[in-house]
Amino acid sequence: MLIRLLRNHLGPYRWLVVVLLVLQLASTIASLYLPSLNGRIIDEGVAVGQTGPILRLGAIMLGVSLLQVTVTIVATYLASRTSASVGRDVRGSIFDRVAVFSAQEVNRFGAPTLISRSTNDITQVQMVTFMGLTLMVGVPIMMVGGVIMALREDVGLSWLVAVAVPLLALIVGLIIRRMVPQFTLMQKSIDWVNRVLREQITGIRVVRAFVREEHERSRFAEANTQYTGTAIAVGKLMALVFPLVMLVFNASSIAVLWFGAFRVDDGHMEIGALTAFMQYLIFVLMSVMMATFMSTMIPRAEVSAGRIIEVLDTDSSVLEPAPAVTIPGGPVAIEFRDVEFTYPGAEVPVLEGVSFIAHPGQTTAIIGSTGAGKTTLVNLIPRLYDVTGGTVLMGGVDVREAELAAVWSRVGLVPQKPYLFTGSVADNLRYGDADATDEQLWDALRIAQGTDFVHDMPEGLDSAIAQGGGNVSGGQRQRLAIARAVVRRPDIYLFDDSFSALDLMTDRRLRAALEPETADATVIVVAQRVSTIIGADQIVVLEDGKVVGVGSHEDLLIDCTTYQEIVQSQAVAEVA
Ligand SMILES: Nc1ncnc2c1ncn2[C@@H]1O[C@H](COP(=O)(O)OP(=O)(O)OP(=O)(O)O)[C@@H](O)[C@H]1O
Repeated sequence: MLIRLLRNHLGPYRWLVVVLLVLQLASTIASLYLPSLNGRIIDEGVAVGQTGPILRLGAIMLGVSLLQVTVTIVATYLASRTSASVGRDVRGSIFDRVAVFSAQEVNRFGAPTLISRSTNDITQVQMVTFMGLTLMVGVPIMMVGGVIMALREDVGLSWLVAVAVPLLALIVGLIIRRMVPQFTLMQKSIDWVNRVLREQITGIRVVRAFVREEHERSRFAEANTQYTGTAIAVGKLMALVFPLVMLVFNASSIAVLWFGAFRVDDGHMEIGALTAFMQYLIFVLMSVMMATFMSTMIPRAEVSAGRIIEVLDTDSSVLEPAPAVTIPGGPVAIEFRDVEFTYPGAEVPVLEGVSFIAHPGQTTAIIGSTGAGKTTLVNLIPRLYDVTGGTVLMGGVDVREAELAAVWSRVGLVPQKPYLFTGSVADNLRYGDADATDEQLWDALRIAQGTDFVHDMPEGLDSAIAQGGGNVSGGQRQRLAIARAVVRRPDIYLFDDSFSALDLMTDRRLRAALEPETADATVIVVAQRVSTIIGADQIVVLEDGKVVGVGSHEDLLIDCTTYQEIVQSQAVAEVA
């Protein structure tokens, strides 16, 4: 998965990758050259009291060091640039993919995981990419080259390499093997802490109203304690790594000095070669350590890459048709023809055999008990979901055969839970029409009965709206969402229970103001209160996903039992 993800996303940077590999090679060769120069300075200069070789070899050493430092700086810069660019591109790909998802795919994944896949998982992949670009070539060359160079200095001490390298690999490997599950657990603990925290922040009012602070505090403490416990466990293992690695390094150096001293004494080895041998051994040990660390990051990045690819490989269930049929211009009817809809994974359909026509210039109201399928029905029109049976037609064209943008551009949807975006009031209203003038925005607000409260806001149209519309009331949010739909001047208005948070007077004024605006449009209104739809041209009564009556208020009062029951129950409630 990681390889596949990187192959797809490193493509545009392949020349940079080649340059980086060459730079890694140059830097490693330069590093490998330094200890042998150092050894020669000792043997040819210090040991025999000659300053000439010291100066000559010292100058070369200085040059090689400068080259190595420069190459490393450039390589690190390029590697971080490339890995950051890869991260940016993968994030962009996820965003583009999620943007075409229908409600079905968004619900299947869920928003929190889509966000963590776009942030945390990409960071894992980005880190591994950076390490690969800086160490992938250098570490193996350093390991093999270090061994060769050490043997070149002295074969007699080679058994020390054979002992020290596996010993270090074993120690670091064992510690890391215990660390990996802790890392996974830590990731889960972070998710847990985030989840509890998010629920508490968004549900703070419910928590207070139900005096559940103590319960929530203990829930958070539990998650927090697990996270802390895991972090401490990882910390303990980390604390072990450094001293143990240093122990192996130092023990190896002592062993080289001890056994090397005998060889120098016997005349089998020069003192400079001994110094160089020791440095090469340290190089090899460091490479082993880095390779082991890298190998722990790869499984984590592999898991993350799998989670990312799962999103990228998911196709939207709402597809763009080819070729597309054009929906006629101007006011258009919406027709449901024997529509059936079943949610993915559900056993029974939510809508079954739904047929009716909503004509332009008329208001069609949908009424039914909660869970009857009203919202589902409305969502099928702009293809938030596609029908699983039958057809939804817009102007006589099956919505699945028309271009998606063409369908969306004809619809002004006011969802049951209106969502506002961070920005100003005007920014939100211009979602309806990016080119709308301030006058058009005020006009839409007038119709939606929002003029007064927007006027009263400190900066009028430029007043800030918090994320999700958190700084306006439920009724104000609904009115802004209605104004947003009105700004668009669509041919089809879909009001999904959009007046529920308004008091009766505001509701009445809003409907009166809307009437002339929507005179030619097809208006579909989902409603809970019969009193608000009595004047509708046509009322569709839904019960358990089936249409049990279509007609005017008066007709339905005569021949639709379900409608009579709804009217009866609401009348009783009002009297009470
Ligand atoms: N995303 C979903 N996945 C599975 N089932 C769902 C989903 N959304 C809604 N349902 C189910 O479909 C049925 C109809 O839901 P829908 O929201 O359309 O009803 P509604 O008539 O609009 O209700 P209300 O008046 O309470 O808003 C319900 O039984 C609900 O549980």
